[in-house]
Amino acid sequence: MANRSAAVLVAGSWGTALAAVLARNGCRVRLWTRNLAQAEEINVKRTNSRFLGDVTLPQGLLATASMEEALTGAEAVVFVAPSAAMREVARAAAPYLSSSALCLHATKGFETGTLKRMTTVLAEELGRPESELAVLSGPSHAEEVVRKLPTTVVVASRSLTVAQQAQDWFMNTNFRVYTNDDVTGVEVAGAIKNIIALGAGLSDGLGFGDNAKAALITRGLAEISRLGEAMGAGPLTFAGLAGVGDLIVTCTSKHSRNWRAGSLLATGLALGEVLERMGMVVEGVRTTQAANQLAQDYGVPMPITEQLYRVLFEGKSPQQAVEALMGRDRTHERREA
Ligand SMILES: NC(=O)C1=CN([C@@H]2O[C@H](COP(=O)(O)OP(=O)(O)OC[C@H]3O[C@@H](n4cnc5c(N)ncnc54)[C@H](O)[C@@H]3O)[C@@H](O)[C@H]2O)C=CC1
Ligand SMILES: O=C(CO)COP(=O)(O)O
Repeated sequence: MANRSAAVLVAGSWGTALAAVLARNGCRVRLWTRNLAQAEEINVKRTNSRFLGDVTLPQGLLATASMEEALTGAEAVVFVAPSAAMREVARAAAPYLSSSALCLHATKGFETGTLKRMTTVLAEELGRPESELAVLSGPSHAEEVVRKLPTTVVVASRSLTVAQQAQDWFMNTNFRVYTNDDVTGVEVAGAIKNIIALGAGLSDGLGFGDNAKAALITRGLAEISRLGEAMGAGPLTFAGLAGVGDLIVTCTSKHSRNWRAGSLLATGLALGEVLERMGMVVEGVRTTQAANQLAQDYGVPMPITEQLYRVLFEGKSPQQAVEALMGRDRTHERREA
């Protein structure tokens, strides 16, 4: 992919880290941000300090606040806006996008209100079939990727050709990319693991111990798989990088925004204060609302999600939520509920 042109929208932690991967692969990368001062910092100081500290960004990566400049000549376009901004960013990008450009996203969440997956939102705004789009997901904190620490991810597309093209753009010896055709499974897993990570942070913050966290991860995976399969995903995806892989990293890593937000909630701070202190997107909060609704729509039991919803939005205490989970009726491990 050396000497080819790519655009990454937007310049948060993950967009910047993915832009760095592409630039290190020899691509000319335009990183779009709505913030002119941030673009100047990236171009002059080679840092994006608010999101990635003092890490020096590679040459070949240029930031711009002009969508037209970012997209002109781009042969691959990577959408990495927070889920709440995906439609707006895709709509702004659409007029400048070449019809032959490879389009993928790396966002983890659903659209608030419509509960749509991100490839559906992109397909609608870009006027392309979902089969021409791809999603990149898996256990991959930006803070480690930008430092070239070994990372594995998956790119999923209904078209193997599209998935392989995305694999070609990103793959290198620090960043290993697998292909997959289960877009729904990869998107559902990437979104819902953030809910479980919020719960894990809360559990750790309250000193509930390692047994509780292992239970959250394992029973969280059961919940993710149940919803995913009801939405049409293949069961094996949840045993892969986008499923159990991302669940482990987000529930255990000090880099996780969702885990950190959960641990701050455990100190008794209100949700609004926690989000203000984080200063970065904590997708699990909106996703808890979305998944709680999806669980009802699809008739799928999601007890951890439901209890977290009550803690976040109905003022239930975490202790009461744990009591509710532990006091549920006895059941078989592989039974639906
Ligand atoms: N940070 C990470 O390590 C990873 C993040 N992700 C996912 O990537 C997505 C983005 O997350 P981060 O980069 O971490 O977020 P971030 O909080 O680091 O950055 C978000 C960026 O989006 C910009 N933004 C927000 N609303 C916007 C709008 N309407 N128009 C234009 N720009 C807007 C903000 O100014 C900020 O620069 C999320 O869905 C997250 O779950 C996925 C894998 C790893
Ligand atoms: O998805 C991620 C890692 O794979 C990032 O998770 P956080 O948003 O919790 O940091």
